[in-house]
Amino acid sequence: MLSIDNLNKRRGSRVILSDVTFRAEPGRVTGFLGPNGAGKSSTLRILLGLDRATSGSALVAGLPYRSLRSPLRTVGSVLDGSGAHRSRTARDHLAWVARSNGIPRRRVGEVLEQVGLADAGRTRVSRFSLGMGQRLGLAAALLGEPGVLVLDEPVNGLDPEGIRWLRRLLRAHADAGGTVLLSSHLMSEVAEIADDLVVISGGRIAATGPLREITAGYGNLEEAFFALTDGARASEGGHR
Ligand SMILES: Nc1ncnc2c1ncn2[C@@H]1O[C@H](COP(=O)(O)OP(=O)(O)OP(=O)(O)O)[C@@H](O)[C@H]1O
Repeated sequence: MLSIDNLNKRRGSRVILSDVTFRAEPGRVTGFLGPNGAGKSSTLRILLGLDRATSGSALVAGLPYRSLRSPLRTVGSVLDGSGAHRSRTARDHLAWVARSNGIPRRRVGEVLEQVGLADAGRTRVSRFSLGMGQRLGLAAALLGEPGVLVLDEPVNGLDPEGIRWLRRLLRAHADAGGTVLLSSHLMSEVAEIADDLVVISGGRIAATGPLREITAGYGNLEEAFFALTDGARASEGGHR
């Protein structure tokens, strides 16, 4: 479970996040949808302890990330690619992550298999395609068998087969009782996979709820999205 409550973030005089509140529940895939610059990555970075909020709270399984005893066993995340050193092999990178988090080494082979990189374990990361890098990032996220997955724009660089594979993996994770939060600016991807939706625009939440409820009354998610985010922009312009 992920709980974000009244999160505010300022950089100097700029408001990046304003009273951001939402939940991502177990057993559900939650899509975090918003245009470029809306504040998705900023929210996820605070949630994962990589940045501090000006005020408010962001909790993973009831605790701030920095207070988690075994972070990688609680939440797996992929932000900005794999984070692996380019001169390392995929296997070395994962072994290093496993060792530094007290995760048994056997998990390395298991996650390489799970993400479809079993044959690329001894390849240097510098030779990986964008999609392979995404798969490696996901492998690291899965190492500690966490209940929660947080993924920033996970379909970037994946081909259609890769997207379908990821969708199935995330669905299986949620069906097994896991929590999945994935950010995207691609409505079609989110519509295909999310059970619940959090729409953000200009650092403010424009809508939260089951995908079906949010799109009710609109032809599709795209129409709902533009109606909701235009509304949020209009209110920033002083209409409220
Ligand atoms: N390190 C930083 N310093 C200054 N401003 C930043 C920094 N990181 C993000 N911002 C600003 O915060 C706002 C929100 O950016 P953020 O990256 O969270 O959006 P996003 O929804 O993830 O967008 P995208 O889909 O483009 O990744 C933007 O206006 C961005 O310019």
